[in-house]
Amino acid sequence: MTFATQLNAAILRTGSVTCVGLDPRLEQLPKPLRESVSGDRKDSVAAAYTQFCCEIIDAVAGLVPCVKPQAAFFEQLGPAGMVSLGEVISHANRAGLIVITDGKRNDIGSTATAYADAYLGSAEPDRSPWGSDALTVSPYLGRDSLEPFVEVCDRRAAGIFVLVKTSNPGGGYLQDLSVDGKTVYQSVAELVTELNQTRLDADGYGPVGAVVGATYPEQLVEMRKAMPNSILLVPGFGAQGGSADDVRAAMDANGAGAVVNSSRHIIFAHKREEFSVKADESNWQDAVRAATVQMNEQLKG
Ligand SMILES: O=c1ccn([C@@H]2O[C@H](COP(=O)(O)O)[C@@H](O)[C@H]2O)c(=O)[nH]1
Repeated sequence: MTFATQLNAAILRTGSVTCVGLDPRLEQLPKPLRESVSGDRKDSVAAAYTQFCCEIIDAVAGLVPCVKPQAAFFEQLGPAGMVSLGEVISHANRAGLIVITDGKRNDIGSTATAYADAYLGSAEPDRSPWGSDALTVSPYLGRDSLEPFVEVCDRRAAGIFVLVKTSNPGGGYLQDLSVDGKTVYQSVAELVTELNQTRLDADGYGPVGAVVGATYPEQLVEMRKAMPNSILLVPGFGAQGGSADDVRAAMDANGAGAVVNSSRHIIFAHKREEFSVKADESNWQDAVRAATVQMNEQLKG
């Protein structure tokens, strides 16, 4: 089964397009975990991140198809953080969740090959050293920088999500520039569609997905049409202001073909008044679960 087939099957099995973003931040951890950290020792913070993310995974397994660990928050801790990231991905693998590592990697082709091997494939046929099923990648270095990733996707069930129209306010600075009568993001979308053409599964999806932000609903409609063979990864829901109405156009007629990410609004739900937790925040996992169920319902509605 290809990555796209697996992700769409997981969406239909769970009845959810929610992707839970794993973006741990020390100051926002629930009290019991914050208090478990001794000083600001990186290995102690990393242990707290591992426990936090693994408990989130346990809380949402079965409710959602996938999780998206944000590599930056683990990298911030140096080597201990990288070990934590590996443990978190392994835990998600074991829980049956599809893992989209958000690393926004890429480089010249020969180095891109190393990134592709690291995150998506390796000498072993079944799993990459990092254990990710998919990786976010930058298109800035051009077509030859994307090809090594796509080649790994041809060999095993892996996928990539190319940054097309990002959710941040300043994304348009480069992405909206017009060159030869079309914007940069429209050109990237054309490249994404072209790369998928010879690689479609029975549902018409290829391994090359696209990141399109919930914060640009008009462009999301446009990009859904421009990339009919791509699973869309839609960040910007919740904390960045994107709503269920904003992302409705991302999904196909079967309610699949896209996943909508929310990180802070789910993983730090113990801080949201609507999900009241005990004063000692010991039941923070209940808030995570409630926020996930709420997002599922909003996206179905
Ligand atoms: O265009 C993009 C691409 C990636 N992201 C990442 O998604 C999450 C969003 O977190 P929230 O807390 O739900 O805002 C985060 O990891 C970003 O790095 C994005 O927001 N926009």
